[in-house]
Amino acid sequence: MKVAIIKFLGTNCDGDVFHAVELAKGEPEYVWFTEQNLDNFGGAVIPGGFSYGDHLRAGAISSKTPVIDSLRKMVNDGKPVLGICNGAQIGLEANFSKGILTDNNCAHFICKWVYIKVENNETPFTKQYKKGQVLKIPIAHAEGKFYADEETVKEMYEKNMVVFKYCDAEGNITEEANPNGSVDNIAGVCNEAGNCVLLMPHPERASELELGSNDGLKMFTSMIE
Ligand SMILES: NC(=O)CC[C@H](N)C(=O)O
Repeated sequence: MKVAIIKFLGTNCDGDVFHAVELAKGEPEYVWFTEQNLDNFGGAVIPGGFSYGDHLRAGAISSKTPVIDSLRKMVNDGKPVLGICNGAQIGLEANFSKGILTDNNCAHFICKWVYIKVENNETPFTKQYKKGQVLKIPIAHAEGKFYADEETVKEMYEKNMVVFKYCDAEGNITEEANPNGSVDNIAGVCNEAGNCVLLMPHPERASELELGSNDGLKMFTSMIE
């Protein structure tokens, strides 16, 4: 499957995502933010980084570039679209799912290994995991706190739009395991149809044992499957 790796000015995880898609036996191809037609691709990944220097809000400027309309078409067509970290921020700024990502409670950048639990294994990115499976995966962000009001969060649970939650190594959802103050420990969400997943942790940085974990690789192999 041909996978578009979307690049904005300031994207910096594109090479790692390209490699992870190759490991998963997909056919990655870089696509710039100016592209207006993604019909030749089976899916897309929006990688992390600091697009446009995170000015205004992380992801805000990228969400107004030409490629977003073609990504929206892809999402509406039911093709798999994954937003990682800055990619998740861009996806939420473009309203591909509900809620927002804002400043971490600690008000600074955090880069560390965390654990997340698979809450929804019915998306194209999570179907090779078991529901409740705990993944070791790194985070690296300053604006990674997920927020939505109570009513929206309730609706998201009802529609199975909560995909990952921060937890401890045993899978307990605790306040200590929440690195950034996200509502309800939410680390990743999806759209109602489930084909667009947006998460703050970096699966591509956990795609080979040499990196410290390969728990993230299945997001890419699930996508290609
Ligand atoms: N690793 C990344 O994608 C960085 C995310 C984002 N620019 C932030 O710091 O919030």
